[in-house]
Amino acid sequence: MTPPAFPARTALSANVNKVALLRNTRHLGIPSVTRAAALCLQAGAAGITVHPRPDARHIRADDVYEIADLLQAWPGREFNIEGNPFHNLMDFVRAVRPQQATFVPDGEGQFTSDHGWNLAADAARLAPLVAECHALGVRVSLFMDADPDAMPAARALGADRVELYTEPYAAAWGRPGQPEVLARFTAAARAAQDSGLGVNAGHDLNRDNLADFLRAVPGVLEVSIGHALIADALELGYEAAVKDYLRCIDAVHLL
Ligand SMILES: CC(=O)[C@@H](O)[C@H](O)COP(=O)(O)O
Ligand SMILES: NCC(=O)COP(=O)(O)O
Repeated sequence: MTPPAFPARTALSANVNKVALLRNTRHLGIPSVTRAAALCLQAGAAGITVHPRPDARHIRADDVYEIADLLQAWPGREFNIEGNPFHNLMDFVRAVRPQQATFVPDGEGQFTSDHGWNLAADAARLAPLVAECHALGVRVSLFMDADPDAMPAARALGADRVELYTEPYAAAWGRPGQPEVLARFTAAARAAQDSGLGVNAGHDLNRDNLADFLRAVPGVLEVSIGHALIADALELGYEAAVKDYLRCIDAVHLL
């Protein structure tokens, strides 16, 4: 299995969950989730990520379908739908066939995503769902902790990529333990690539910590960023915020 080519530039996928969270606090339809996605794409985002949780606390089914329609006008940009394939994710995959489905082992009422898959427990149940995504032409990424030893099993069940859960890195950033934590992510990424997996990354990445991560972790194909990016957009606007993140990525790749 030839490992995926290292990217000319890490793709930025803008996660618009938090626009939906604000929209849902009134029955006025504003701020528009689809307009946020369009403005992020216009600013240069390589794609859009949503996580339609079963309780619809933020992204709702209509948002998924509207963003899928929006992306028809943006050839080459990707739709990444995240969720638990044992809950509601597969319904969306079947309905809109996104470029990528990210399998996340969240519970239905979970506060936020806070761990990767336990493949010893779940690989047998995940494999047929990965195969179904492939039959629909959808790439599969597994949300994983930075554990090098887990990467062969991720590949063995058919995943195309892993998304490294980066909150532990974000929590360590700027603190004495940062190098040791980053080393674990570097090892996990290399183990994934050696297994033939592409590497994505996400959760709590921001303008401060992104470049250090990309410098230390080789060949990251995609970062999906939402909470901090939307917080920045509240201050700067979507265009300036997205372009700031693209500058962080380019600062690494254009060295
Ligand atoms: C899987 C992950 O880390 C995030 O993409 C997730 O979408 C965060 O969910 P909330 O936006 O609901 O915190
Ligand atoms: N997969 C990570 C994602 O889409 C957004 O995570 P966050 O930036 O909101 O923490």
